[in-house]
Amino acid sequence: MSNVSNQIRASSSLIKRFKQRMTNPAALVQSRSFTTLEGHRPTIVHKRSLDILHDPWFNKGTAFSMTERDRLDLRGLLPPNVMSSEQQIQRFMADLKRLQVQARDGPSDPNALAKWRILNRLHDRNETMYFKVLIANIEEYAPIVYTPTVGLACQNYSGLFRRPRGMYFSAEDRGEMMSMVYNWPAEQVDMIVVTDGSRILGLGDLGVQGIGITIGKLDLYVAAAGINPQRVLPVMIDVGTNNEKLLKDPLYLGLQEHRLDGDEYIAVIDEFMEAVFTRWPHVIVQFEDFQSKWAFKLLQRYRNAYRMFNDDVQVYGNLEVRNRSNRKSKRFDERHTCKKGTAGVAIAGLLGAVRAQGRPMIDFPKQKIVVAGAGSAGIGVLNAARKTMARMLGNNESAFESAGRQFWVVDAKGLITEQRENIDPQALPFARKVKEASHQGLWEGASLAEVVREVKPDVLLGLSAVGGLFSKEVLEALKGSTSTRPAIFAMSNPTKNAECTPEEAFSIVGDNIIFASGSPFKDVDLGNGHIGHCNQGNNMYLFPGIGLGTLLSGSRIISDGMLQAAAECLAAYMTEEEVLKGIIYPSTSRIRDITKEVAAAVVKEAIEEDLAEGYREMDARELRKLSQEEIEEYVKNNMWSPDYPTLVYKKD
Ligand SMILES: NC(=O)c1ccc[n+]([C@@H]2O[C@H](COP(=O)([O-])OP(=O)(O)OC[C@H]3O[C@@H](n4cnc5c(N)ncnc54)[C@H](O)[C@@H]3O)[C@@H](O)[C@H]2O)c1
Ligand SMILES: O=C(O)C[C@H](O)C(=O)O
Ligand SMILES: [Mg+2]
Repeated sequence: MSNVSNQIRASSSLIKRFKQRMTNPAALVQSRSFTTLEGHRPTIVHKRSLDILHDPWFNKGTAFSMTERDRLDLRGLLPPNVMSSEQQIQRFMADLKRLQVQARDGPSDPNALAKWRILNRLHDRNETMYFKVLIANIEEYAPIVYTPTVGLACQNYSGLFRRPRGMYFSAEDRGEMMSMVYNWPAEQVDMIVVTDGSRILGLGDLGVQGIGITIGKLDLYVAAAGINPQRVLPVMIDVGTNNEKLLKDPLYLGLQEHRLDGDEYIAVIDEFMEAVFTRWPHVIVQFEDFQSKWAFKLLQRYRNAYRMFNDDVQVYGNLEVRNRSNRKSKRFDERHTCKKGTAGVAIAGLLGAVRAQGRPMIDFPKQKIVVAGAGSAGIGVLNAARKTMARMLGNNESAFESAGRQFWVVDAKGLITEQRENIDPQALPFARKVKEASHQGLWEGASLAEVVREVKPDVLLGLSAVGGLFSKEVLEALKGSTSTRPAIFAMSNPTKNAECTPEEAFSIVGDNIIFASGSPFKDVDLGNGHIGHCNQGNNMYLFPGIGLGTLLSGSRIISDGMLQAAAECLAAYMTEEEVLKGIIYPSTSRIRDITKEVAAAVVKEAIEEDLAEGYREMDARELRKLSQEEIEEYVKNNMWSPDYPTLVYKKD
């Protein structure tokens, strides 16, 4: 991809075209004399890369041809599908006209997408101001730049796309990624969020349009964790899409071919990982919204070699929980009398629900839990919850065995039992024994309502991506719960995929429940001055702190212990008083504070595990000397704040 050779190639094709015209008089007549030729004369630019895309005089957006992209160091800075200018106009006009329709099927706020656009434009003009607005109004605007509106933005991305943000690596860039990565203008990148667009929130395969979620996640990295916005990089790996609608859409911005699979797919992801870690050896890569088919495999492939983690599988649910018998989080133990660790946002919430019943957390293994959804998130939660229970019961094989009996898993085909044909190996450990099930009046494929009616669970947890799955019938059945305070977790995103709304839950099951959802809902007025609290159980409470803590510790990898320390910190964050009121997660307005604490917990754990190699002037030895308070201070001092710096001009 040498610039010089590209320039030579480009000018030789121009000369060729000129010669053709001179030797072909017909072409000369057709070409409206020399004006067309004039049109072929190149415009000299003294800019390259993003500077061109940000210059309205020269920018052609998605219409830059592939050769031009190479010549001007633009490769990877635009979605891969090259558009004609007619297509660009068509896309713009379609978007303009779609505005009202989009608003109708969007989240509850009819102006959400309009707000997204206004904020997006500010983001493009002035990042400092953008983040100042976001941080000061995080409760109001997190639902716009992040879940749920970001889902709607992804669905409409082809229309909303204006100025590119982040990098695009496509299946057609194989063999080029190592050089493409140098097209990114920042010398240092701390945080990458990458997706292949295969499972965006609960919206399915959105192909290249999934880039929106990586931008939304990084907005929280900056706003909540104070990662410097100049050092974040959203990445889309476009390996095609299996979304038939997008494959046929002439205005789609991504590769219009079916997804790569097998070794070919892995080769693309491998090449991407090698490229980014070659240019930025200390970068942290968060994998986001990969379909479960690949999420687990890629995690296993990279986690011991690179600083990476998977937000949906690990942060939300599944952790290989280590034995913490001689290294317990003091704060966690002091507050909760629980001598064992926890894992993930879901587990923090599940333990909160036990506390909210006025019971000690050690009673967690007695909870009967019905989980709807056995995908990457559902299986992640099940594994983590089972291990947490097993450790509370003595951490031996029989404890693990009996913990397994506390779960009933229902997927698209109903209750999973050992009778299930072609059972997913990840779900197999949670399949109910047929005999046991029939004693309970249940069978393979029993419906969710039937399962809830027979099991009378303490907790009903949804990670199905099916909006309204907790129907009136299911919620009525939950009224028979044997718990003093049943808990409903409607965790699927975005809003319209929530398994039920808090209004439905409180009005059908009763005032005395615990309610949490993945996307934000308003609290419910129960009358008589009582509030039905709606908790937002979302991985946003952990991933920013995990990233910041990893960065500041300089840990080589992201260990289970570091993830677990983060989760413990979240579980310990809520006071007894809050929990008894039914508040099991902090409000978004406290996200910068909880993130700081989570990051400090991660740094501390990395030091204890001897993984910390230090960050800038704070080397490993210095880090080891820090007290708990000093670690917190160190984290706080390294969080970027949106203040204008004084600028001084200096020639290169
Ligand atoms: N709150 C959070 O922080 C958080 C974190 C991760 C994922 N999620 C959400 O979880 C949802 C699922 O994500 P995933 O990666 O596991 O998806 P997935 O596609 O891998 O899994 C979906 C599962 O739901 C099951 N299902 C489908 N229809 C069903 C039905 N009618 N009844 C019961 N089960 C049904 C499927 O069989 C599958 O097992 C998404 O909406 C995502 O946004 C939320
Ligand atoms: O993105 C979110 O809001 C949470 C989670 O990562 C999801 O995939 O739903
Ligand atoms: Mg996700």
